[in-house]
Amino acid sequence: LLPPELRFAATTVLQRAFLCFSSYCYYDITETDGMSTNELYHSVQLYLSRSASVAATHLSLSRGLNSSAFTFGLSSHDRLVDTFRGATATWEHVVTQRQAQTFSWRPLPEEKRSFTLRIKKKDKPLFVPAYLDHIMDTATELRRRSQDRLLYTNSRGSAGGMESRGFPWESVPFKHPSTFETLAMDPERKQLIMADLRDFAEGKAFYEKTGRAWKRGYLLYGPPGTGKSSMIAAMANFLGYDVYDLELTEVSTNSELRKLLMKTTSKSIIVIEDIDCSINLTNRGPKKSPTPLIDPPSPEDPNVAVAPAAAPKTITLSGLLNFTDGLWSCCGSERIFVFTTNHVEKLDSALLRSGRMDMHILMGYCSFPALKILMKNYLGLEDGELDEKSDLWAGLAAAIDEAEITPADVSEILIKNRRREKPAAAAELLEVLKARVEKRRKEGGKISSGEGVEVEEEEKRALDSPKESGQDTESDGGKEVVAAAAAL
Ligand SMILES: Nc1ncnc2c1ncn2[C@@H]1O[C@H](COP(=O)(O)OP(=O)(O)OP(=O)(O)O)[C@@H](O)[C@H]1O
Ligand SMILES: [Mg+2]
Repeated sequence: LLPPELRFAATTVLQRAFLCFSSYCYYDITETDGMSTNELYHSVQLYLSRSASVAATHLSLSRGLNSSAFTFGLSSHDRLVDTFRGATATWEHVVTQRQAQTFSWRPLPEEKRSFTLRIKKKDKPLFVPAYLDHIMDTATELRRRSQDRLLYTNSRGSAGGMESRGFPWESVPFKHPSTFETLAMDPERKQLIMADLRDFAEGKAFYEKTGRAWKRGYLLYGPPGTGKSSMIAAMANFLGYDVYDLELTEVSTNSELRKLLMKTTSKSIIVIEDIDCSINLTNRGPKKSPTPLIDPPSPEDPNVAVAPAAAPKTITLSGLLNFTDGLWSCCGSERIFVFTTNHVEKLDSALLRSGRMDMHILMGYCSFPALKILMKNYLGLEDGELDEKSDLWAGLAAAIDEAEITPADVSEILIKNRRREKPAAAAELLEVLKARVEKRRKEGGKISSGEGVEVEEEEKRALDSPKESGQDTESDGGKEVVAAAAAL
């Protein structure tokens, strides 16, 4: 019955009175903040989409470009209840039609959208800003996880590219299918590595408390074809990190190395494969005598066109050490360094010390538990499917260790036989293993890898020595490795 202007005033007064006496307070988070986009609105949307899929009845669905995940959203006036540190927050999504625009520099959307957060007044100190920070962090994580991950590499002459394009890494989508489930190695060691990775990823507070840079180094060592590269892919898939595959031979100076490091992002794995082949690992004093990474071409050699202005390649061990555990290594955070090598005894102990390579992981020849995983992957052989009391089973268990065969070679045999009946395929594998054992015995202690590379028994034992202690080694300044090298 009231005229419109009085009605408006009366509503406002009533609303204010209601808010004064109410035990709740309300926050509006609008989609746009003046002319600019409100980042918080989108973060809330993403954050709520996590729980919206279970709690709400009316949902809107979307899928972003380059994304492999669907996102759920709340429809208009739908409500959702969330809890934070024991207190309750109620969210409502409010969509209203915008009044017809007369003139605007920038056309606005037809709908005005916002989220309203309702919390108890007494909970205010608990929620603001901790809850909002929590929402922002969770949304960033969800955004990262829903996007496809990337594999980066530094290309030849990246120094030039670095100056001109500003980014020294080239990327492709990272789609390696290796996971910890498919990786053939002893389950206990696998669990140990997974727990270590999980601890690292969840350890922000721990690293801050202890004053350490939030990074961790792993050294994967062992003969070719034992799953070092597969392990890196499994780590990346497990943590959802991007991978930077650093090709050291393409980097010519320490400062270029530093620039590459600066351009990596958080939540990434920086990989240097075959570290012993990439750099002169004995020279730590670059200032006195920088050792060229690659010998300069001889002017007498008629096959080589010598560029007169060719700069000396001066990436040094010292540069690499600083890269992994110097002041620069902590620009950005939550990064994992992984080094691989076939010859751990060649590595400098400074490179192996804790802080640079915190965990040394031996990727060894195929063990029986690893063989079971491979048979499951390639033949679909489930636990208990083959009679564990049969001669075939006992034969495989007995022959696999003595055969000293890499998982890559076992995979190859299984691939060839995968269309046969499972017991027939396993029997064929046993035949190959027996033949291999026989050959090894005849050759008197020489082992040969799948690629025909002969490795002396002594050297092999040195490579395997940490295994004899029964576990992977948390680095103790690389002592066990140095001891192995000394034994050689
Ligand atoms: N432990 C393993 N688990 C599952 N598959 C494996 C394993 N080891 C090797 N393979 C198979 O063998 C192939 C070669 O493995 P990978 O490239 O990981 O070996 P590597 O140790 O990195 O060898 P290199 O030292 O020559 O680089 C892979 O395609 C993978 O399918
Ligand atoms: Mg490899």
